[in-house]
Amino acid sequence: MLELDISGLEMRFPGLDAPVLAIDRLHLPSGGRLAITGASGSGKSTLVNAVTGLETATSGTVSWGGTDITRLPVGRRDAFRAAHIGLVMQDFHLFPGLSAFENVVLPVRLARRLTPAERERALFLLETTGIARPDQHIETLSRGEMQRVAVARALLSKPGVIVADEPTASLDRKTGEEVADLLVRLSREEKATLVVVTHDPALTERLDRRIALDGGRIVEDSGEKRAA
Ligand SMILES: Nc1ncnc2c1ncn2[C@@H]1O[C@H](COP(=O)(O)OP(=O)(O)OP(=O)(O)O)[C@@H](O)[C@H]1O
Repeated sequence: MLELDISGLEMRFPGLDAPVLAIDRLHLPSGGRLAITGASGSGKSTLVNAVTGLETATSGTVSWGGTDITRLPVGRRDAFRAAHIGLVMQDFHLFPGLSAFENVVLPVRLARRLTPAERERALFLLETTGIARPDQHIETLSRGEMQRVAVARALLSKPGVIVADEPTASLDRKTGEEVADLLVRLSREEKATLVVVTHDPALTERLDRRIALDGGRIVEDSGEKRAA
């Protein structure tokens, strides 16, 4: 589990006078579960890109467990993300032509040989996420099952943080609720801090805290509530 500390964060883009994101301070304790909400264009994806290090902050600090990722050169930031942050995206980012198991282990396989322990963990995670047939081709799975595979993949390297960007947006209500339950259950069981961008009230209400962005600033903050 890693705690998040953001301080004086600004993200600016060329040609725009105002910063797209301006966050004076945000602290999320390790194991916290945060929902980021806000209208389209309010800066949610930009915040996700900043906390995952996918984009470089213009100024300020984004610290995970004491490591300020804005200070890391791009290669080390990418390595930090691979080791510590599990990403789940709205449209899954799975690879057709591969099985569920092959999709879960693909990020590791692209870097190096899979260890026997990782193979075991991939199978365990697929079982935990309710995928009965690890060898089933990904394109034949339902959308809910695909998102479960993406959750299993995000957890393979035992990340201290799970960051999910609209993970239920392309799912029907029932399937979305199942994926929401899965994310909350697994973040607890795997002892990961959870950060989720979502418009989905069913997902927001399962998390400990909600912030709302407007014009790149935090305009609402529910504060911490005790984890259920
Ligand atoms: N690379 C960029 N260059 C210029 N402007 C950008 C860039 N990326 C984002 N923006 C602008 O920053 C603002 C915030 O965008 P962002 O994608 O973070 O919003 P969002 O809240 O995630 O929206 P949505 O819910 O529609 O995905 C928008 O006005 C967008 O046009």
